[in-house]
Amino acid sequence: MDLLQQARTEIDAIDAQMATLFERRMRAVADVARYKAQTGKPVFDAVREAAVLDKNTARLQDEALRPYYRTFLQEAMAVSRAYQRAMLGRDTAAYQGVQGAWSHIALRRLFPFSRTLSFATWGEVFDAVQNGDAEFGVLPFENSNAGDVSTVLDLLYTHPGLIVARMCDLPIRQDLLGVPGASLAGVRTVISHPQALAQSSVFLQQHGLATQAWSNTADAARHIAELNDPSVAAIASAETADLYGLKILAAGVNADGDNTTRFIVIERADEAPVMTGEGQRLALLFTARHEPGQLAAVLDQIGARGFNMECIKSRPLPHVPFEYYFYVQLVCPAGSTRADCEALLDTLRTDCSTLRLVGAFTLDTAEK
Ligand SMILES: O=C(O)C(=O)C[C@]1(C(=O)O)C=C[C@@H](O)C=C1
Repeated sequence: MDLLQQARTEIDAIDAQMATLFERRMRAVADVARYKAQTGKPVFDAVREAAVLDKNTARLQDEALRPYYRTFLQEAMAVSRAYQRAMLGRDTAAYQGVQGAWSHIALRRLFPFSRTLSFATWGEVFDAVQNGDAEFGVLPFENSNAGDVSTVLDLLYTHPGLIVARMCDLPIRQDLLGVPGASLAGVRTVISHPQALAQSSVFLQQHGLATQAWSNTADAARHIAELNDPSVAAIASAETADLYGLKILAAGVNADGDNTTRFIVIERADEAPVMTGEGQRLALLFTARHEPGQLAAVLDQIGARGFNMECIKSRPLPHVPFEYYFYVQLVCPAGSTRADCEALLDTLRTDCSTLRLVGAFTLDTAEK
């Protein structure tokens, strides 16, 4: 038996044991879900997860394997949460747009097992989460090229009952899609959302292609599938090609290869976000008095306590002309604990007129 065969035999034996252990773990998880159904406790427990990760990674003798095992455990707990949510009927996730749109793609990667609800506007997604029709809402928050999605930030500000549960970055790759039998050489017209057309302008000019603006990329893909004309193509995601039976005529036609959209997951705030420190981001919304140095005092405190401010956004206060609110996102320093986070918030409360902790979460990537 060569080395590959030998190693695979060993892996097969381990996988067989892990399958048994997986079933055992999930039976215990089902008991937890039943307990949570009776008590109404939330499925996600940040403090317990941090403890599980720390306790178990410390058990590994090979230190180099610890970060990998950490990810492995995180995945195991994500699966456990999805299973519990399905058992409890608390697994509906809402998004704005149509199937195959980027919000839908982000949602499927974040919640591969959930039921989905689509809405025409971002506001309706917020309302669905607020009134309990959906457990989660997945919304675009910022794009690396186009900047903030200010409307979503304002909705966050005006929905104090909701918090950011997760944040994740999704790289955006636009493909040229055609009907079966089409080829790039035969395409004359390309339809898509104006932003996708603009991002792909170099490619479109190189190939001398005419363009037509469409309401969104996924619907452009649906439309060309219906038209079934090999001379008409769409620019949209590869996922949309699968959805409408199209083929990719050219991959990655958007010039800006680093185009990434940051999505937030919102949920109802049954409890305040749970801060655990190191490894987390804190998202704060605040207003400061119109006095010299007031904003600087807030920012000074953040820096002095070792929290790295990775972004600050300022927006007009709804219904108060020429007054502003701020959104800051902080990276908790290495070694920091819940107590450090609480001490920071206590200090900031004295400098801010209003302060709301809108999220304490980890930043994921939604890459496949
Ligand atoms: O211990 C719990 O409360 C669980 O729901 C179990 C579990 C796990 O799989 O270990 C899953 C979700 C929670 O966020 C924490 C831990």
